Amino acid sequence: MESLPELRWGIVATGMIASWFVTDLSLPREDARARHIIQAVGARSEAKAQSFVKSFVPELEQSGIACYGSYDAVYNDPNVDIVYIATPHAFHKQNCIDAINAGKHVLCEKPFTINAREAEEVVEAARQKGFFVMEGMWTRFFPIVEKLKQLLHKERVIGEINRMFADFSLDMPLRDLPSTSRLRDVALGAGSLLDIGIYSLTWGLLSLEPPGTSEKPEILAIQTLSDGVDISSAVLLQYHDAPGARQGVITSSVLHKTDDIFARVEGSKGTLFLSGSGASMPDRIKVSLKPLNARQDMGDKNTECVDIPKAEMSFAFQEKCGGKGFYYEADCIALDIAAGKMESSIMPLNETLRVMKMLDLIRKQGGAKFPQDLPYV
Ligand SMILES: NC(=O)C1=CN([C@@H]2O[C@H](COP(=O)(O)OP(=O)(O)OC[C@H]3O[C@@H](n4cnc5c(N)ncnc54)[C@H](OP(=O)(O)O)[C@@H]3O)[C@@H](O)[C@H]2O)C=CC1
Ligand SMILES: O=C1OC[C@@H](O)[C@H](O)[C@H]1O
Repeated sequence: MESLPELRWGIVATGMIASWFVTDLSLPREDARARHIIQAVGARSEAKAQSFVKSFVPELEQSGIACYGSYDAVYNDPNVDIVYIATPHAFHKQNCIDAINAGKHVLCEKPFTINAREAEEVVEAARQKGFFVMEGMWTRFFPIVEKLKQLLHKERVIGEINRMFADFSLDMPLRDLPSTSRLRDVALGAGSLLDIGIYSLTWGLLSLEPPGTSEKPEILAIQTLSDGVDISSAVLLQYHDAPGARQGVITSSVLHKTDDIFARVEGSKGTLFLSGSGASMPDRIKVSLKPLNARQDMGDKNTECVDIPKAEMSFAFQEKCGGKGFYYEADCIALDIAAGKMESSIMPLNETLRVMKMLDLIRKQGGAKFPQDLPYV
């Protein structure tokens, strides 16, 4: 029997997402494509690292898992292969560079950095030192994304794509959070766009850009700012050169929760709907086809609806093992590293840079600024 590739993870920071990540990686999975070991956890205090282990991976307490009171100790642990960075966005650049300089591969949470300039620094360090580095845009690794691309771009089930709408909004209780929260403090990267709008944008790119094309969207954006934080962002994407001159309407807000259906893609033959508990965790595709010869402008509702079976998107399995789906990206990374790759083909560094540049442009038009952007250009 072929043995699975193995990765020993060092976890940097013990906030919410780190808890989701280690929980997912520790789940028993019948069809796992890699073996993940949580080797070390680093927090700003050792007590915090220990309490994180106790709460989220208690089964590892007796296994010799290392609990450190600093992030540096994780980077320098010789038993760690890859560092998972789960600090607020503002620290991603330095955490990545420190981990790379200590000789580690890196998975860094989204957004990769605060702006494209910072992202370029990290990419340069990664390429110079020759380590695997990836932005944790985990949603792109859900099997449903492959299914989406197949339906839209290979089978062209809805015909020529004309428009798409995507929203990721969460009703965040900002007033109840301390001003030091990453969701409120601009110096930590607060704002809807980098936190959740990045997913809406991702769905726009995935559904409006057939793989292999090099059409680039024009971007028009507006943002609503409160104390410098973009509480809502709205972005128009226009692909002038694409057949059908595709358009995307990409939104995010911290004021309202998006409905179950977070995206819809409209084409000449019908509409495709994406849904899930949020745009980061898609779990359903539904296609509604226009019947031939129907007069929809006359209220003809006789459309054919196709629910894509969950089994075709590996969700049958996910339903069985539970978890949120971080193992999809983690398995891919383990396979890439075992194959000697320095980048993911699903979330390559050039795509991270392209997205970061788009986010910069959106903020330039919309007005959201971070101290890290200085000097403003
Ligand atoms: N992929 C996904 O679905 C999600 C991704 N994220 C991303 O993960 C990152 C972290 O988000 P989240 O876990 O929600 O954030 P939390 O605020 O819950 O946790 C952040 C952690 O970073 C560490 N930290 C270090 N310095 C600071 C500081 N000055 N202020 C606050 N925390 C600090 C702390 O850990 P310690 O004290 O242990 O050092 C803290 O627990 C963000 O970049 C976010 O975009 C977030 C949620 C979902
Ligand atoms: O990435 C994310 O997705 C889920 C949200 O709860 C979170 O704020 C965000 O960082």
